[in-house]
Formats: sequence, structure tokens, C-alpha cells
Amino acid sequence: MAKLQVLDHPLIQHKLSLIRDEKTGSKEFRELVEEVAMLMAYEVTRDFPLQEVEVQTPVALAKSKVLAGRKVGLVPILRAGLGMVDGMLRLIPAARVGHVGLYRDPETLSPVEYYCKLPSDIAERDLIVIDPMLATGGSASAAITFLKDRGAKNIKLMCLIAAPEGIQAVQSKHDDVDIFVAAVDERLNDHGYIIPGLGDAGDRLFGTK
Ligand SMILES: O=P(O)(O)OC[C@H]1O[C@H](OP(=O)(O)OP(=O)(O)O)[C@H](O)[C@@H]1O
Ligand SMILES: O=c1cc[nH]c(=O)[nH]1
Ligand SMILES: [Mg+2]
Repeated sequence: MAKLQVLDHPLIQHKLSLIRDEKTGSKEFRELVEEVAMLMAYEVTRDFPLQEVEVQTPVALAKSKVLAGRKVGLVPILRAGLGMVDGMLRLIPAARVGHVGLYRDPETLSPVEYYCKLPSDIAERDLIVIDPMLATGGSASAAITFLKDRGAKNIKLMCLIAAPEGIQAVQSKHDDVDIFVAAVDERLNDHGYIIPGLGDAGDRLFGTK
């Protein structure tokens, strides 16, 4: 079974409280989502392999370490996943970005695909699927299936807030995918919204309603 990791770093938790607050407007919401994504990227990349190098400092030769050149791909689920991309690219600037466009049908809550553009070499990349919200898990599961169908093997999922139902759905379909979240909330309401959650992440990021 893949692991579920709740990233409980105080800075992440503090910023998440501001993100949840209904009084937080779009500008601040966007900045906070970007910052939390950057902090989460630090933990999600913890298992990236290193290799030894020698570096000439001004005073001596140092044995030091650099990343062992793994190729990374970030896959935001449109729209709301876009809000997390820049924060992650600050820490992993060489990552390529693939986009999967999905929206949730408000009646059936099933994901509907409308866009896909991926790096041609996704099979060789460590992929991190990103979306602020993991509600029923339908969108994340569909995106992961989509990537696997195109040869992806090494996939992680990173979300700000998850419902227990969404975690269960992804784990039962994709038991090879580690899930990283900042919080696991109580439940879903009758419209598939996370309670207490933060509302509609896409609408709050982009000022739509
Ligand atoms: O786990 P699920 O039940 O599938 O719900 C989660 C999905 O819902 C939201 O997207 P939405 O459909 O609102 O699209 P948007 O990002 O364009 O607003 C969210 O960003 C996830 O992609
Ligand atoms: O609570 C939720 C559930 C799905 N999508 C959101 O943006 N928020
Ligand atoms: Mg939305």
C-alpha cells in the first residue's frame, strides 16, 4: 500500500488556516496557495536521490552532494492545480509541466476531460500530480489513470486538503501512488464539497463564481 503523508509543518498549517478563511480574497489566496505548494514540494521531494561531487571552495576541495539528475514532471489538474505550479517550480525549476484539464460534472460529480498536453517522455519522469482538492477522488484517479495509460510509472499525488472518501478512492485504484496532503478533513457534503474545506478552489483562485 502506498503511503499517505500529512504534512504538518507549522508554516504549512498556519498558511492553510489563512487559505481556508472565507475573508481571504483572491490575491492573497493565490499567494498563499503558491507558498504552501512550495513548502510541500520540499517534503514531496525528500526521497530524491543524491550523488557525490567534488566542489572547489575558495579554501579547499569539498565532498558535496547534488541531485542525481532524476527527471521530474509536474501535472496540475486544471484549473485549480495551476495555482500550485509556480510555487513548486521555484524549488524544482527544471521540472517539465504537463496539463490535464478535468472538471467535475456538478450533477454526477464524475470528472469530464477537456484538455491534455504532456511532455513526450513522461514514462521516464517522476510525476507529481497536483490539485488543491481531493474530494470524491474522481478527478485525481482519472488523471492518474490517464498518465498510466500513457506509460507513466512513478507517480505521486499532492493536494492541500483531502476528504477521507477521496483518499480511499485513490488508494483503492492506485495503490502504488503516494499521497501528500496538508490536511485530511471530516467528510463530503451532499454536493461533493469538502467539509470544512475551503470552498471551490478554482473559483477562489481565479475570482469566478
Ligand atoms: O475529487 P473530486 O470529487 O473529483 O473533486 C476535486 C476536483 O474538483 C475541483 O475541480 P473543479 O471540477 O471545480 O474544476 P476547476 O478546477 O476548473 O474549478 C478540484 O480542483 C479537483 O480537480
Ligand atoms: O470542496 C471542494 C470539492 C471539490 N472542489 C473544490 O474546489 N472544493
Ligand atoms: Mg472548481
